[in-house]
Amino acid sequence: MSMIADFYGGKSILITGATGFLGKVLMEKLFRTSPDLRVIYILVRPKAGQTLQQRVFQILNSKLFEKVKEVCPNVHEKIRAISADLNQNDFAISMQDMQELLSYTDIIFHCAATVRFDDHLRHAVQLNVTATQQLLLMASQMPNLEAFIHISTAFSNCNLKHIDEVIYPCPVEPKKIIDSMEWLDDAIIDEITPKLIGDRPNTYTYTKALGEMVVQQESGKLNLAIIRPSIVGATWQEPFPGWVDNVNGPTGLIVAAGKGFLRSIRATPMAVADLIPADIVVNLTLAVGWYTAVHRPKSTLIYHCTSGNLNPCNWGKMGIQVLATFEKIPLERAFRRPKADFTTNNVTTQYWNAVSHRAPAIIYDFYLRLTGRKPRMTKLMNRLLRTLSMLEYFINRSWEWSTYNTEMLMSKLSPEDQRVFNFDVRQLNWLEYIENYVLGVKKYLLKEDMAGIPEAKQHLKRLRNIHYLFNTALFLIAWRLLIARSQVARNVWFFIVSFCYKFLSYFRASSTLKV
Ligand SMILES: CCCCCCCCCCCCCCCCCCCCCCCCCCCCCC(=O)SCCNC(=O)CCNC(=O)[C@H](O)C(C)(C)COP(=O)(O)OP(=O)(O)OC[C@H]1O[C@@H](n2cnc3c(N)ncnc32)[C@H](O)[C@@H]1OP(=O)(O)O
Ligand SMILES: NC(=O)C1=CN([C@@H]2O[C@H](COP(=O)(O)OP(=O)(O)OC[C@H]3O[C@@H](n4cnc5c(N)ncnc54)[C@H](OP(=O)(O)O)[C@@H]3O)[C@@H](O)[C@H]2O)C=CC1
Repeated sequence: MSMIADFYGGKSILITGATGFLGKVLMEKLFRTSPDLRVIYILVRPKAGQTLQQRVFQILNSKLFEKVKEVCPNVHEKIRAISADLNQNDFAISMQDMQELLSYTDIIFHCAATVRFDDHLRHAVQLNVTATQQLLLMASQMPNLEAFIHISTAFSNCNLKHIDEVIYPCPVEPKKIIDSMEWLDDAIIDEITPKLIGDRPNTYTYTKALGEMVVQQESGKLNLAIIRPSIVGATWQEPFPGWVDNVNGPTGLIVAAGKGFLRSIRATPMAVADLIPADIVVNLTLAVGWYTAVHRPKSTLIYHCTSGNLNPCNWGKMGIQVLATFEKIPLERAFRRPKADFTTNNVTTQYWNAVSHRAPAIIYDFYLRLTGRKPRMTKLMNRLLRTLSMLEYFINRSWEWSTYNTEMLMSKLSPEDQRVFNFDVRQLNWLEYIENYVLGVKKYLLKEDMAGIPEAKQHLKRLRNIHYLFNTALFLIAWRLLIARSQVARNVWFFIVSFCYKFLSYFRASSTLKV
């Protein structure tokens, strides 16, 4: 019997960010392992023309929830979507809904955040700091609350090289930042943003660090814990391998490489790729929820959910495995054949960006124009290059995260819980995981049919032939231009031609003699 699964039975659980990548995997696991839970409240906003109900319907009818429907057939009744916008005062939750949440919630998992690296500081503070503060205030009014679990990021202190499971203070108090965002105008915020974020690379990591400070400030009153995952990737095992449904982090680059857009990347092959599968993060999160509620640690514990110190793998090895998988299982309608190299300095990066990214895009757009279609490749390529420049910080450095609390928690679990809520990253085989990740990208994100693989391979062969043809034509044109302009080139050309002629004559003469 799993103690953790048992613990969530009969509970009312509030999840923010349940429509996001991690939130969905969290909900799925909760329903699958504790189908007797009372209710999961999710704070959802209407989005992209969809109502709340349509959004929930879409999630529950997705492939991710197929197993859940077998073990929990009344899952529709156990999920209660509450209209909420975390950017608004009191989250714009109706009085009645608020009353219900305050009266019944037993556990909170706070996953909602803006994960965009380039978000305006005002918006990032609103969601990652102010909303966390407001949720904590709500939590303090919940009489039954047993635990509040805050999802942060291992990169909230990426300005340090070695990071312990502690909260590092930021120079400016979160409350002061929250206040100033209310009266400063956008232009001034833009001006002070680089000074505020200091040696962090973006507003995301900075505001996640402020969010942690806000949580710490409430630690006296509530039973809190913080989880810091590193780069969350597709699922490893549960509910099935390779599930992923957005392009954040490495996933977008896998797509770009498979489609042949991404041909070179400025990355350090030996740098540790601290990837962590989404199901490991979710298993740890649920174990932490149980431990925090049942064992009530005296202080707010922070748990690093990282792979680097227990089972390290580097970007070089991962990149090779991504490309090897695309050899066997290519994506459909690729722009070019998947092939990508690392660059290590500015000059080579600029050179390969021009040759491998910009030039093919310009040529393809020219072809689209000639055939009466709208050019789009240059725009797409510029966006990819912008994305690469934002991710570069994370693929050219290594960090060390201590995992003392995470290992301590692992030792506290029963053998059954260690199996059902497995977060032991040492058991993960990276090559197998990456292969499933790439397959998952093809199947679940791009929704490509495996029956299309032979056609995709044919397409890559055609691209290879076009590539050879193009290179030969380019060489001949360049050579023709050269011999038209240079005496030396002409002499070399005559020498080669006469040499070939003599060789052929000799060969013909000797074969005639033999006869
Ligand atoms: C298994 C891993 C191996 C990876 C191998 C991949 C390539 C294989 C090639 C092999 C050879 C080379 C070896 C390479 C090996 C190194 C590869 C390294 C990749 C790993 C990089 C990961 C680093 C992540 C670090 C995360 C640290 C913090 C983690 C967190 O806590 S939070 C989660 C992370 N958050 C994000 O990832 C959000 C980042 N995104 C943004 O901030 C924004 O989207 C933006 C990048 C600023 C762009 O904003 P825009 O306004 O311009 O537009 P929009 O958001 O609407 O998107 C525009 C188009 O860009 C596409 N897109 C978005 N994100 C990505 C992405 N990560 N990669 C590629 N493309 C992306 C998006 O789809 C849009 O496309 P369109 O619709 O066609 O226009
Ligand atoms: N993905 C990763 O690599 C990592 C993620 N994390 C952390 O994990 C957590 C979850 O990340 P992930 O699932 O990847 O992120 P997603 O971007 O997939 O999900 C974000 C969630 O927050 C919700 N949200 C955003 N703004 C609002 C708002 N104004 N009101 C209500 N809800 C809102 C989104 O709702 P909607 O669907 O309506 O947009 C969505 O459900 C975050 O705290 C993130 O910092 C930490 C480390 C790595």
